[in-house]
Amino acid sequence: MTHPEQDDRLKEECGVLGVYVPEQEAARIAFFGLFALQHRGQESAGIAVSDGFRVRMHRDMGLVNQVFTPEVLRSLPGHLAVGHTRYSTTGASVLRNAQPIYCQSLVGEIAVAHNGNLINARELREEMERDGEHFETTSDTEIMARIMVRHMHSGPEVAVREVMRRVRGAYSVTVLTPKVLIGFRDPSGIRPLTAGKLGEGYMVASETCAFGPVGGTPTHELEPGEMVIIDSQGMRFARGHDTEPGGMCLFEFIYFARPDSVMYGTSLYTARERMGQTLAKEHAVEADIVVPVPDSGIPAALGYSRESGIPYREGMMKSRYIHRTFIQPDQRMREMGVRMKLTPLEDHIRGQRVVLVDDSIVRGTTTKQIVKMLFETGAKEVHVRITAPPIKFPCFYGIDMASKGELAAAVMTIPSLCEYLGATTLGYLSIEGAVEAVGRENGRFCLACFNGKYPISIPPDMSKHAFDDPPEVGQMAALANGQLRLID
Ligand SMILES: O=P(O)(O)OC[C@H]1O[C@H](OP(=O)(O)OP(=O)(O)O)[C@H](O)[C@@H]1O
Ligand SMILES: NC(=O)CC[C@H](N)C(=O)O
Ligand code: SF4
Ligand SMILES: [Mg+2]
Repeated sequence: MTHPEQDDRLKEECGVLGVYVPEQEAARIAFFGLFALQHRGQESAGIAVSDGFRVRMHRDMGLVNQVFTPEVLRSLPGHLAVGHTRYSTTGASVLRNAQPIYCQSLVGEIAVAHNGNLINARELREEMERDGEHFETTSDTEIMARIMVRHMHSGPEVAVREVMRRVRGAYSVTVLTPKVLIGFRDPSGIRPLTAGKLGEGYMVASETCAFGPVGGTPTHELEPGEMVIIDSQGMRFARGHDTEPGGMCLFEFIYFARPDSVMYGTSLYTARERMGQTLAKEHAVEADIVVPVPDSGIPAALGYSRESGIPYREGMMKSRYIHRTFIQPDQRMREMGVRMKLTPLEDHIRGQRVVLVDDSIVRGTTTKQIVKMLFETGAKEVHVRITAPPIKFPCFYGIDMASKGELAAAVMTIPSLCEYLGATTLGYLSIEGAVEAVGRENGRFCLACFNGKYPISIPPDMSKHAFDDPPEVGQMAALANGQLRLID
């Protein structure tokens, strides 16, 4: 089996949602909402529901449409639901760690869906185990679930405040109790979360793109440290914790989130077009066509073309049906992987000086193969232009880069990386250019993987498999004293 650690691609994070729809079947609505969040995690999916009295749940490994059938949805009655799509960052990718995480105690039951990653999971869990708490998973999310369930008898506000007081890290969370739906965002506001209306009811989701398909309307992007409580009284917002340094993950704007989502009041499609425009200003070049790496490079390539006046042309077709999970990790298959996914359009490429626009270079494997493919197809020149500034540091806040010991831009200078890619020239958008394109003048962003300034400090022994025994790991990277080092 392919262990996710061995796959070198930049990984998504997780998608969370919650719906509260009096008189309606919440599971069915959550199911369609989760389709819109599938890009945020493809390892497992789950929905927990309540009919006002009892919490029921179904989750399994796989994509949303593999996990849920009409029969399964019928077995989940109730008007409240939370849902999750997972890409693991703490705890192996196995069924018991799939989300929502369910916890029961003498005072009640809850189901928790989490996007993000906790920094102090190890110390908290050790402390809680010393206090007699028993954990059933190896995921960091269960820590939040257990803190919450212990305090729910004092009301949801108190329970959320207690979580925010104790955990450190990135978390956008939706929680279901038999009668209440809760959403909250960490005090740094690293991961997105938006609340809104859904008919006579309400909805909370990682991204605004989940609202449209189920007829919802996003109305409020949660502030860092803010919570939303939804019950029979309606929807109310409350502060859970003072705002702390940090801000929204810049990578959400560049790549992770769907382009039809809105964050910080900005359409991500428009932000990505603007990134392409700025990239054209920062790294102009004489060329014949601007070609996107589909699909993620398309808006930026359009922006680059508009700004430079160089015509936009599709240069390769992407197979819609080859899912990345099927791509094997050994080098030969990885190289095949790009060919299996992308086929060049020879008529468009042959004899052309190409500006190739993509969102990011992680290890560089993908870009290297695309450049090679374009030259083999007859391109005269290939000028690579990338909208993510060079990624030099791993992410510990919910994006799986921590396992990469080979961030191309961390181990090579730009000229040597250009040579490694086999490109004619290579240009990256600057951090300032990317932030400016989002258009939030005094914007709060996490920029740690670009500049190494971690808004929430990272302990040296951070490990995805802190609680997996035996650890199901290969080589992992950690940041210790500002230095990237490998741990087994
Ligand atoms: O580690 P590297 O080899 O440098 O990979 C970087 C590429 O990986 C991602 O695309 P991916 O093919 O994973 O999926 P996408 O279709 O969502 O863009 C990203 O958009 C870059 O194109
Ligand atoms: N990518 C994420 O947001 C992961 C959430 C959580 N840390 C988990 O591993 O399940
Ligand atoms: S380190 Fe990078 S990927 Fe991780 S949250 Fe910060 S900006 Fe996003
Ligand atoms: Mg891509």
